[in-house]
Amino acid sequence: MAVDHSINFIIPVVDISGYLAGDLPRTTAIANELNAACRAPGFFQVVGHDIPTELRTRLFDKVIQFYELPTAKKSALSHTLSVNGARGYEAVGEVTLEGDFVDQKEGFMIGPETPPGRLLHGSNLWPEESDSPGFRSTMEEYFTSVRSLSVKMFRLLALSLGLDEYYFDAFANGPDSQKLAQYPRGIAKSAEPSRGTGAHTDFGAMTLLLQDNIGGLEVFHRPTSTWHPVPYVEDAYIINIGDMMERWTNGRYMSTMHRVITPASNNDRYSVVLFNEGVLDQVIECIPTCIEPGEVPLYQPITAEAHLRKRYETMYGEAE
Ligand SMILES: O=C(O)CCC(=O)C(=O)O
Ligand SMILES: [Fe+2]
Repeated sequence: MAVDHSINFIIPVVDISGYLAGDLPRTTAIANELNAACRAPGFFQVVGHDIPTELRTRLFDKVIQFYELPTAKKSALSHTLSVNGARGYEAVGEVTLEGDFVDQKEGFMIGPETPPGRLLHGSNLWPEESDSPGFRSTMEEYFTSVRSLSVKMFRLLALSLGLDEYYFDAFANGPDSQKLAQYPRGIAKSAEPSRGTGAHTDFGAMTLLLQDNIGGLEVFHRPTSTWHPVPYVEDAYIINIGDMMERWTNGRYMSTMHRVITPASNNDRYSVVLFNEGVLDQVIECIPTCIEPGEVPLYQPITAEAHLRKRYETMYGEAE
């Protein structure tokens, strides 16, 4: 299943500035563009959002600085030391998403501060301020901003499905998690057969991702079984539909397989990813505008918690 550039595979770029400005005709057009993009390929890029360039630049600077810390400092923040096992640092080799391929990346997970006791709940692990000046404050500032963008994207998705604009609000305002990833560079020969992140679909409802311009993220085209690079678009968020939204929409919106190939580059690759995993008690079942009379729902109702538990166990190779 090599990368195939010959098929006319397009990841649409959608400008949402009209929605943010309250322009109703543009909002209808944007909702229609999103509806088409979410059906296939299940990925799109968003420009015209309201996250300032300065914040995104500072974010990447702080992420790069963090990964330059000595290994011992990063290992002291190992996710295995967090209350729920899902916050903090993941070294190369600790995550597997695709069969025998071990992910060739370092990760750092952040979430909301929540009382411990339930899946994914607990506190963050942070480096000492003297080791990573400004890291924590920048991550907290960015996390707040990107979560507010994600609420707006859920409102657009609701409109795109013919639902009330605020249909997903309670879910969208629930706990999300954020991953800072570093993909160590490889050489061309080793890049293709290795995986920065193994092929997978995302666990939550929607994912908002910032990548740099190194490349390596690829999306799977089901009809032809081919992989396609996600081009770098300046200032854009890459957004994709996750498994929960596929279930919610009875398969109308597609949770598409993707992966990251180790960058064959002189530079390491960085990405910052927000996963909307929402409220654990949310029951994910076919929404009313996604079923025709006589049609049978493709999926049984499931709680977000039951769905996520299965996926996280597989990823870390153990029960959390
Ligand atoms: O880092 C990337 O570009 C993609 C990572 C990804 O797909 C994930 O973490 O779910
Ligand atoms: Fe993903």
